[in-house]
This record gives sequence, structure tokens and C-alpha cells, in this order.
Amino acid sequence: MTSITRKLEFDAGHRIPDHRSQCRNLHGHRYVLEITLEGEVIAAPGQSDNGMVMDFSEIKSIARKHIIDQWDHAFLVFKGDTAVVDFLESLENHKTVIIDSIPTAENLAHLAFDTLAPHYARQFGGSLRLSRIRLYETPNCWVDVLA
Ligand SMILES: Nc1nc2c(c(=O)[nH]1)N=C([C@H](O)[C@H](O)COP(=O)(O)OP(=O)(O)OP(=O)(O)O)CN2
Ligand SMILES: [Zn+2]
Repeated sequence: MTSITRKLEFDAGHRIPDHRSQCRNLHGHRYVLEITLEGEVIAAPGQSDNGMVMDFSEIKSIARKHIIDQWDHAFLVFKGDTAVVDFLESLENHKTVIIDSIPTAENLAHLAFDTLAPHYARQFGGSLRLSRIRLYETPNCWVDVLA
């Protein structure tokens, strides 16, 4: 079994409404998402992905389609944070993602894991699995969600 990791970055706004300090304010981060997959190295001479667990560009395409393109330059807001939801909905064409939980790094990492895992599992007849999502909220703060 071999483990490979693809890193992607995106910018998003959020706030943690219950937070006792600064994080209750509207603010943003350049998030770093690391996607780690486990699988066997493909042995298929002549095939584009020969010698790879999965083509890094393919890992990126799946993550972009299902997470990055939605979250990049969006404001990620808890559905129960009605003051902010109402404000964002008053802005024409604003990119807002309403989620079922408070947008902490932990909850966002779990959401990314649960969203992406089935898409990677579908590759190569189910022989590939998402083994870890690591999400950096800042260079000093990150979360790991493990399979
Ligand atoms: N367990 C968690 N704690 C905190 C979260 C979180 O998602 N999970 N989020 C925040 C804030 O949103 C913020 O992103 C982190 O702020 P801070 O602790 O200030 O992190 P910095 O890296 O910017 O701190 P430095 O002191 O500049 O290193 C808070 N807590
Ligand atoms: Zn924050």
C-alpha cells in the first residue's frame, strides 16, 4: 500500500459566532487542504498513470469540482448564524456557502472528508481510499480527519 498527498489552497471567509474572542468577527483565511489517498501503485505499461497510485492532477480535478470551486472566495456560514446569513443573502450575487455546522477548521475538514471520500473510492474499482484530510486554517493551526 502506498500513500500519496495532494495539497490545494483556497481563500474563504467565516466566523465562529459563539467564540469568546476575535474569531466571532467576520474574517478570512487562506486555507490549505491536504488530501491523502492510499492505494496500490498501478502497473500498466503504456497507460498515462503507470507507476502512480493516482495522477496528482486527477486528485486535484476531483477536489476542485466538489470542494475548492465551491469554497474558494466564498463566505462559509453556519445556517443557524441567521444575522450573517440574512446579511449575505442581501448582497447581490455574493458567493455564500451555508453549512449545517459552525465553520470551525474541524467541521470544515469533516465536511471535506465526507464530501470527497466517495468520489475517490469510486476510482479504480474501489481499490483507492481517502485516508486523511488535513486542513490548515492558518500556518500554525490545522486539523486531521482520519478514515
Ligand atoms: N480548535 C479550533 N480553534 C479555533 C478555531 C478552529 O477552527 N478550531 N478557529 C479559530 C479562528 O477562526 C482563527 O482561525 C484562528 O485564530 P488564531 O488562534 O489567532 O490562529 P493564528 O494562527 O492566526 O494565531 P497566531 O497567534 O497568529 O499564530 C480560533 N480557534
Ligand atoms: Zn478563522
